[in-house]
Amino acid sequence: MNVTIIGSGAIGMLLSYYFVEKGQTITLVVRRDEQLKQLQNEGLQITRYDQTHHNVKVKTMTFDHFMSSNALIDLAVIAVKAYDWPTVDKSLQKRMSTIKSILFLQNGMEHISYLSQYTCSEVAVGVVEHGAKRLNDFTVVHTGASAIKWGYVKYGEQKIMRTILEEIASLHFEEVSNWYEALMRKTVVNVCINPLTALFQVENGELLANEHLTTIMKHLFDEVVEVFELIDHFKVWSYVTNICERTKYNQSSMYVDLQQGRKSEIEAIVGSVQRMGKEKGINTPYLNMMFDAIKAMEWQKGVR
Ligand SMILES: NC(=O)C1=CN([C@@H]2O[C@H](COP(=O)(O)OP(=O)(O)OC[C@H]3O[C@@H](n4cnc5c(N)ncnc54)[C@H](OP(=O)(O)O)[C@@H]3O)[C@@H](O)[C@H]2O)C=CC1
Ligand SMILES: CC(C)(CO)C(=O)C(=O)O
Repeated sequence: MNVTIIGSGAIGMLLSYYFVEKGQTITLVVRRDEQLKQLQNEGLQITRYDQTHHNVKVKTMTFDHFMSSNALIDLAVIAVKAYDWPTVDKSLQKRMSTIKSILFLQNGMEHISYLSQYTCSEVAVGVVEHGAKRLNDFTVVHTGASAIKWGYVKYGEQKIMRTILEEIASLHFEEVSNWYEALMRKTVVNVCINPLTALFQVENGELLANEHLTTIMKHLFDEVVEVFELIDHFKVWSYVTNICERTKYNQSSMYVDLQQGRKSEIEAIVGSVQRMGKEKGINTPYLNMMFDAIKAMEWQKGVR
């Protein structure tokens, strides 16, 4: 099978390693020439959750090179940030006839509106519950081991994606029948964890260790479950705290983005819930405060 992973950050590198470990033929698509050279010279390096270090050779190419090739792809995994997706999407549409299946792994809800444009035979959405940290352009640390829940938005007869993902046992791909519900639940997790950890510059576990942070997290939780009209609050709260616990040593992707002076995914995560709340006439004061606090941090760091 021919798997292409677009986006060589924390999640792209994490996935690449575990796919290569299982003997899959993968191509990792990067944006920058420097990263391409680094990966080719150093190999892809990982510190796994069990603290062992590994170095594997991965086939890499730049996005421009990828766009000019017409090799057939069984599975394309999209591992770029939500805000980079519109740019990638515009180009990728031109390669649609060469892609059999496509899996989206973005946090937040913004990418949902793009899904119906995909004409390939299989389209799926996944939610990553692992924690991963990019140390540099060729090194990733698996900081929290959990699962990747995924579900078909549409599928053909072959179910190529299922066949491929079932093999990658170390990442615990778990197929779900209701991808939208999985995405909503994961968005609850990200609304509760990401902005608070970024604002207070703490690892995920601190949200449960510091009762004042837990209180703020609970207020965010109450607003988002009301907007999503989720009724099984106890179960969803357990899901949030369980991921927080499993990724307790992780710095959330939003914390890392702001630390490194990059744009955050606040619009895709909190912004999408605020918009939905507005449409339903639901007040979301804690979400509004978090949105502006993160935007203020971006502004301070020169991200405009
Ligand atoms: N890290 C984590 O623990 C988790 C992350 N997620 C989600 O997974 C998604 C990916 O996150 P993460 O890996 O952390 O993000 P990163 O910022 O580490 O990686 C994103 C990568 O995409 C690359 N990219 C952007 N545009 C292109 C392009 N046109 N062609 C090729 N590559 C491109 C970026 O390149 P460049 O380096 O040049 O900017 C970057 O390397 C996000 O939606 C995130 O919220 C979900 C759960 C956990
Ligand atoms: C699972 C979690 C909360 C891990 O930190 C995440 O999704 C993120 O950092 O974006």
